[in-house]
Amino acid sequence: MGAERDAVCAAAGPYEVRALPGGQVLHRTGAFDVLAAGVGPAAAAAGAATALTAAALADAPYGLVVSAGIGGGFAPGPGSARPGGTPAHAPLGSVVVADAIVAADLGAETPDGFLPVTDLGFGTVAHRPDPALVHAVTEATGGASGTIVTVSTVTGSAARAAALADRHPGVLAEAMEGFGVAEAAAAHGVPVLEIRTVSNAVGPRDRAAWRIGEALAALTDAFRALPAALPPALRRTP
Ligand SMILES: O=C(O)c1cccc(C(=O)CC[C@H]2O[C@@H](n3cnc4c(=O)[nH]cnc43)[C@H](O)[C@@H]2O)c1
Repeated sequence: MGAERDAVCAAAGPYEVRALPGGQVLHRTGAFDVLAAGVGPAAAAAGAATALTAAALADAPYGLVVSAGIGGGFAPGPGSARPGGTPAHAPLGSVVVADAIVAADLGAETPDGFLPVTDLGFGTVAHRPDPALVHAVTEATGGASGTIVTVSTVTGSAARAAALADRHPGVLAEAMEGFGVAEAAAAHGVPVLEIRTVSNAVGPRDRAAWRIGEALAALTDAFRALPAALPPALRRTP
């Protein structure tokens, strides 16, 4: 988490540190603010909601929330075809911009398989960022756009990776915070994006193959490119 915060801050110029209730720290930067909110959807939602509320109460509401960090990339395989037929693939070091931010394990296990809470008649399992914003940021960062699933348990088997790819056609990446951040942003009526740079392949654990340094460097590059991709109303002049 600290490494991801530093990778994003490296693109933002000088910043000062502000403590928020709950021990979170908000780095107020030139181009954007950076919040290191913790691991998992609950910590991410709590941190993002706190920062959004603090800003709104200070009459300085945010115009955009971006959930970002490293993540797992899906490899092409059976069931991973994107709508339109292109195989879904997010190689190590690549950038993924979410066109859908999906809670992949929010639901119920039944004898017939997993059911999302929406099939049970309540809740939300997906947020869809503004397509024009997704397109602009994908182009500017040289990334790919697709579904990013949010999980509470990192996928560690080929079977689970295949099940996720089957259930979410067009999935490109997996991480643990996006849906929590998107829920907080939605509660505040603020647009949301999720940007992940790929540090590992989703599937069986293979620590020797992780490329965390490469993914962190790609995260810095993505945030250097981000401000110019935003419409003027969403850009902050330092
Ligand atoms: O111990 C493992 O096998 C393992 C494999 C991948 C990631 C982890 C983490 O604990 C990372 C948590 C952190 O990083 C993001 N992240 C990075 N890769 C993935 C992934 O493949 N699946 C889900 N999350 C990932 C995540 O957003 C967390 O912030 C451990």
